[in-house]
Amino acid sequence: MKILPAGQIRNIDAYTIKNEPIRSIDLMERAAKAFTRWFTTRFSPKYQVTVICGTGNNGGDGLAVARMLNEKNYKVSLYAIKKSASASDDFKINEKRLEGLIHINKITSPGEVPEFSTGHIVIDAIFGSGLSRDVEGLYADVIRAMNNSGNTIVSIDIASGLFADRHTFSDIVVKPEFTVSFQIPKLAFFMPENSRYVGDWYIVDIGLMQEAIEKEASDYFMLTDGFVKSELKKREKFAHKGTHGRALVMAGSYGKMGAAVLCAKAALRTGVGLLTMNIPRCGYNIMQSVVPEAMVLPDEGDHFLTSYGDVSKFDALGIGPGIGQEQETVYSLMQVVQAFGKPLVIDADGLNIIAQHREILEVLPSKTILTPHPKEFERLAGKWSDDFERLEKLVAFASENDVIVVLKGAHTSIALPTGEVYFNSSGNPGMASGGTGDVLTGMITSLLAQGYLPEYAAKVGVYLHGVAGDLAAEVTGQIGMIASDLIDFIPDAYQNIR
Ligand SMILES: NC(=O)C1=CN([C@@H]2O[C@H](COP(=O)(O)OP(=O)(O)OC[C@H]3O[C@@H](n4cnc5c(N)ncnc54)[C@H](OP(=O)(O)O)[C@@H]3O)[C@@H](O)[C@H]2O)[C@@H](O)CC1
Ligand SMILES: Nc1ncnc2c1ncn2[C@@H]1O[C@H](COP(=O)(O)OP(=O)(O)O)[C@@H](O)[C@H]1O
Ligand SMILES: [K+]
Repeated sequence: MKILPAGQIRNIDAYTIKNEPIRSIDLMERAAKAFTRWFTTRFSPKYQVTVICGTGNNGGDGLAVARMLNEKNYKVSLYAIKKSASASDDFKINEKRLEGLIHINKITSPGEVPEFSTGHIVIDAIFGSGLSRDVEGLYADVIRAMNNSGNTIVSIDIASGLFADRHTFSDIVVKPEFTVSFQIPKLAFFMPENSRYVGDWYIVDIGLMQEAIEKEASDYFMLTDGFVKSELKKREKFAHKGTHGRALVMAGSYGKMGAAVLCAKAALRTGVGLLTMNIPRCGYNIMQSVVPEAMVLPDEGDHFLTSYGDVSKFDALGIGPGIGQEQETVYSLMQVVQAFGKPLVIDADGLNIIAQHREILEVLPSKTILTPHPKEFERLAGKWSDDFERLEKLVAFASENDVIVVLKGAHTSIALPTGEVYFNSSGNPGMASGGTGDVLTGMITSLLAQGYLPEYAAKVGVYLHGVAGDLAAEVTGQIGMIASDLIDFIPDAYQNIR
């Protein structure tokens, strides 16, 4: 699914209005209906609803929603902030449609800012994607009062005061519990810095024309079920273990063999044909007894990796979880990436080693997959001042180094050397605990071994990992969930997507 800036969404609106054709007021009606449908399935008419409108089209949506909720027997109080005489045409039409139905309370001065009694659901329809400058004055007074009221807020399209496509410097922004957005996700939703200005967000379909969406170019996408499903490889009837790839994972050190074990189990559950674990000697008994399906290639070093063997017979290589940064390990990593010569997966200490020895970046095979969490990415690419700048750095790093960067987090973002970025939509905060990153490395390595091209191994791996986390959380809850639970749910994740 494409993520588009407000300007391009406006083009799609205009195209739909012209070519469907549909009058813009009817498109607004359709948007308001889609919002109302979402709202009525979540909140019953026992709730009192307060709708706060601006006078642009977002405000027009708010008026239409107020009318629809009134028809469905919700008790609705309605306010419009009217600082100037100007209002959009569709706002004015909706104003007329409300005559005799609900009174519109005008807010024209600070004294008219409502009190917001508790227990209301507040619908935020002040500004949408047309926000053009920081919020101040009367609008700021209303937004502060809304945020301080303690009521549940639902924003229409996007929280008022939040810029859809760039960093928002001001903190005068509505803090909704839910954002219900029209058809196309906004880039702002994927930025951790905006978490309190987005809440849980949902996309509702308002029937914008597909051909119009296709015409608009974008480098940003959201990974969805449909996309991943279409990329999953099927098992052939006459398949054998050799058909599904040979993977080598170099992982673990004394005190960090758990990382190697998690990575191994995840690679196997993701379907690799044959798995070999290259680990320091201290891990030999652990690996053989805990993961009997994996073959073990013990290193000469007792406590950490000191060398590497013949890598030519492997289809995929994953390196990094728990390896530490001893000098011999650094040297082995430098050598093995060149000896392997094909795209591989590098994680954790493998990335920290690269940050310390940047010359390795020069010799990485094209489309190697790097899987940093934000701290590891900072070591590689330097600091950023906000999340939009972080995204710029991500895109630049991937294209300058011809690598695929999987920047992990709540909406893991996968940057390709082409400049495209795919934001993940699966997963939950229960996954923020030690070891889940090792699981991801095992999964992506496994997919590479099974013949997925690096770009698809990254996308399918990240999405599947999040689905496994979501399924695990349904059973364990988010708080008690651990990385091993996630591994147990990889088979179900496959079943779920298929
Ligand atoms: N996309 C779709 O498919 C559909 C979109 N629809 C809806 O339309 C919404 C976009 O509507 P929109 O373009 O009229 O802009 P909107 O957000 O209402 O604000 C514009 C007004 O606010 C003003 N203003 C801006 N910033 C300000 C500030 N800081 N402080 C004070 N004023 C400020 C601005 O003034 P100006 O900048 O012109 O001075 C103008 O008057 C979209 O989010 C969705 O809800 C649906 O109805 C149909 C399908
Ligand atoms: N809030 C969150 N929502 C969804 N996924 C998350 C969240 N926090 C972390 N994750 C996922 O959990 C994994 C954590 O990886 P990482 O930080 O490397 O952990 P570790 O090093 O302990 O294995 C990543 O795949 C990340 O995307
Ligand atoms: K809004």
